[in-house]
Amino acid sequence: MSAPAFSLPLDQIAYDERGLVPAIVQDYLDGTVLMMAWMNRESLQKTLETGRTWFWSRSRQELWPKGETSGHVQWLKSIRYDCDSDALLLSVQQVGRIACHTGERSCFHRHGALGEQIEPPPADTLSQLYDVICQRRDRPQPDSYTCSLFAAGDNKILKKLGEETVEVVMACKEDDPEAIAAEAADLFYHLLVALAHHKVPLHQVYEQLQLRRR
Ligand SMILES: N=c1c2ncn([C@@H]3O[C@H](COP(=O)(O)OP(=O)(O)OP(=O)(O)O)[C@@H](O)[C@H]3O)c2ncn1[C@@H]1O[C@H](COP(=O)(O)O)[C@@H](O)[C@H]1O
Repeated sequence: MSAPAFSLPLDQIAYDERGLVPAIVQDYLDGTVLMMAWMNRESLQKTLETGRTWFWSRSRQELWPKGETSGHVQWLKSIRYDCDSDALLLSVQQVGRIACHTGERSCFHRHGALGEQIEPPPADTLSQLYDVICQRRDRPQPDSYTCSLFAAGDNKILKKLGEETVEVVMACKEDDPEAIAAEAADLFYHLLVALAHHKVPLHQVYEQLQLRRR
């Protein structure tokens, strides 16, 4: 893969006294915060030149290309710096979709949440809902409507999907924005249940949409 051209004023970045700047890495499709690591001028330059992420290891005191041993390379989609130039935000395509050395998609996975929070890492609303729906599929619990759908099986799930589609159509025919939004939310939810039931990652749908972007 040839590296796309990226430019960044390397000398305008406010590196700290160690010559480092924190880099937050985000999935380019659903916004999941994958990891945070450190960059210096050289690793930033290599990232810009090669189009894949390079960081500075504070423990080994050396440059490291992400995915060197695991194969989970991060291809750079965009890079920006904040208002005072002392933090970087990288948007990447994560190969293999595992960013954390623990085997999780994100270093900020839910087991790392403070307190009792079980929310998945920040991502867009549909991705968060899809994540919860998959948890219900994999760990059934009483009083969950979602679990009752999975328990009832494909016919029930598809029947609901059809019904919700018709309800969106009817709300559109009535030209009622509030009803359209509410019915669309029901439709999104039931579509995500169908995707989860058929083990289709939402990310795969996002990839299809991305391929079609003009
Ligand atoms: N986003 C939704 C969501 N949207 C719609 N629905 C349910 O979808 C159903 C819509 O179908 P209908 O309007 O036909 O209502 P219904 O008559 O109760 O449905 P049926 O008995 O005919 O199946 C309602 O029961 C809604 O509560 C949802 N149920 C759950 N969620 C989310 O899913 C996650 C898991 O929730 P639990 O299912 O409670 O575990 C949570 O994040 C919830 O917020």
